[in-house]
Amino acid sequence: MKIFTNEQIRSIDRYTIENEGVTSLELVERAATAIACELISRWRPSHRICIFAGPGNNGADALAVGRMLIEQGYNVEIFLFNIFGKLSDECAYNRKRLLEIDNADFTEVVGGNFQPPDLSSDVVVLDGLFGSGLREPLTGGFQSLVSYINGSEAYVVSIDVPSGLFGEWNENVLSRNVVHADLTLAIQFPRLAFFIVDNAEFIGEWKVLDIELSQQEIKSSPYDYFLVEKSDARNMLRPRGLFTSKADFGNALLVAGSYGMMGAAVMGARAALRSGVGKLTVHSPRCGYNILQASVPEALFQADHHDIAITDITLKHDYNAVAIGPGIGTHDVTKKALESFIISHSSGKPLLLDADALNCISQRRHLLDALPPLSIITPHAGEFDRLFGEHNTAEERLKTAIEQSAYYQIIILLKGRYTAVVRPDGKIYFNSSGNPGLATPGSGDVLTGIIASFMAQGYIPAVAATLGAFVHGYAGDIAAERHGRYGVLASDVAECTGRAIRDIMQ
Ligand SMILES: NC(=O)C1=CN([C@@H]2O[C@H](COP(=O)(O)OP(=O)(O)OC[C@H]3O[C@@H](n4cnc5c(N)ncnc54)[C@H](O)[C@@H]3O)[C@@H](O)[C@H]2O)[C@@H](O)CC1
Ligand SMILES: [K+]
Repeated sequence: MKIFTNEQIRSIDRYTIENEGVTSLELVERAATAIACELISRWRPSHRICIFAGPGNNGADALAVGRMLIEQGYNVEIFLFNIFGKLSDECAYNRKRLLEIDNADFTEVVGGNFQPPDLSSDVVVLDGLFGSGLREPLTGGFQSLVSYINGSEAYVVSIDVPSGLFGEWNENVLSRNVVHADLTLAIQFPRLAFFIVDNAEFIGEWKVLDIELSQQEIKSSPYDYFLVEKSDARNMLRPRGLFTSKADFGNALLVAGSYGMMGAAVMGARAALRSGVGKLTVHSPRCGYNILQASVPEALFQADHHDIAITDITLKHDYNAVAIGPGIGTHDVTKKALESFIISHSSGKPLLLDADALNCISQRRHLLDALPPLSIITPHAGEFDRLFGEHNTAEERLKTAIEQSAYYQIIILLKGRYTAVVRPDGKIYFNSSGNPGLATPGSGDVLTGIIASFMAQGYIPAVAATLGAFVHGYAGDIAAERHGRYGVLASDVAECTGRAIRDIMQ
């Protein structure tokens, strides 16, 4: 699903109005109908619903929902905040229609002292104060109202975006300036802000409501941000022909493991094999020999000269993919080996670096310059900050990822609830699969194995990373169904990888 900016949404809106014979009022009506249906499916008419409408079209949506709910016999109180004496045409029209209803509980706040209604825990608040037209963080009376709503026990449903939050970047927004929604009903598209963890407390659960903006325009509009869903992953996966052999599915090298961390190599290797690599070699210290041969007999073992750490990374074959990092530790000898490997790596083939490989590099930042273009690094927030400096917010971190990805021409896969695959051209692909069960040791090693496997099979690095993240999350979802979110082991995720790919392709 494409994630558009406010400006792009406005232009798709305009296109729909100009080319599909719809008026702006009709779009408001469509949005309101979808929102009202959602509320009706969740709450009974006797439930107290309190609607706060602002002066723009977010407010117009809210007023129209109010009218629809009253017509369905709901117990609704509506407040319109017309502080500046200026309403959008759509808002003014919906105000008029509301006033035509006898006995509507409607208050227009025009300034001065506003006595807010009692918002106890059995009230549903519909927040239609501001949406995509917000120009600056909320202040004054609106800020007080937002604080009042946030301080109440009411269940809060926000229309489009929580009021006070900008759809994209929110560096100057404070927690007290933004409505804390329990549910956000986004009109037609989710927003970039939904995928940045700093905003999780504002957005709550979210759902997209379709108002049938022009599909043609949506399809042809360029985008910078994308939410990867099952159908996207399906489109990326290539079916396997009947007359194929293992030679068609690539040859991968996984450099992983050290004394006490051989599990990382085992999990990475299992995940790579379960996601279909044709041939896999694991390069590990000698202490890993028995462990790997016994637990992953399908993989070849290439012994390092050293007993407990990796000290020499040399490519004995022309591998289709080389992944380095799971469980390698940060011994000085390993750092040196990594450094000389990266500096002398001359094939130009992208590498995949994860976990301890990133920790090793963080003390030798010049190595980032030496990475072949389109190499993939897969840090979590801590590893990212060790590489690129401390960040106070996830938003800052994402912005740095965009800059650094472009600067080094590498793909940065930033792990999180919505893992972000940041590409050098500035595009970000957010992953939608997965669950908190994946927050378990070894989960990242499994992801590395999957991505390495896809790279070896000939998926271009950006696709291997994006598809790998989706398959990993989806395998985690299957594992959580079996074992529960508390009980998922990374090994379970690796085992479920093959089934995940099968289910995605069905
Ligand atoms: N996406 C779409 O195609 C559609 C969007 N609709 C709704 O329309 C909304 C956008 O409507 P608008 O563009 O009218 O914008 P808003 O309703 O978000 O608000 C615009 C108004 O707020 C004022 N304002 C902005 N920042 C302020 C601040 N910090 N303090 C006080 N006042 C401030 C502006 O002066 C303007 O009057 C969407 O969020 C959505 O709810 C729907 O009506 C239907 C179609
Ligand atoms: K809103």
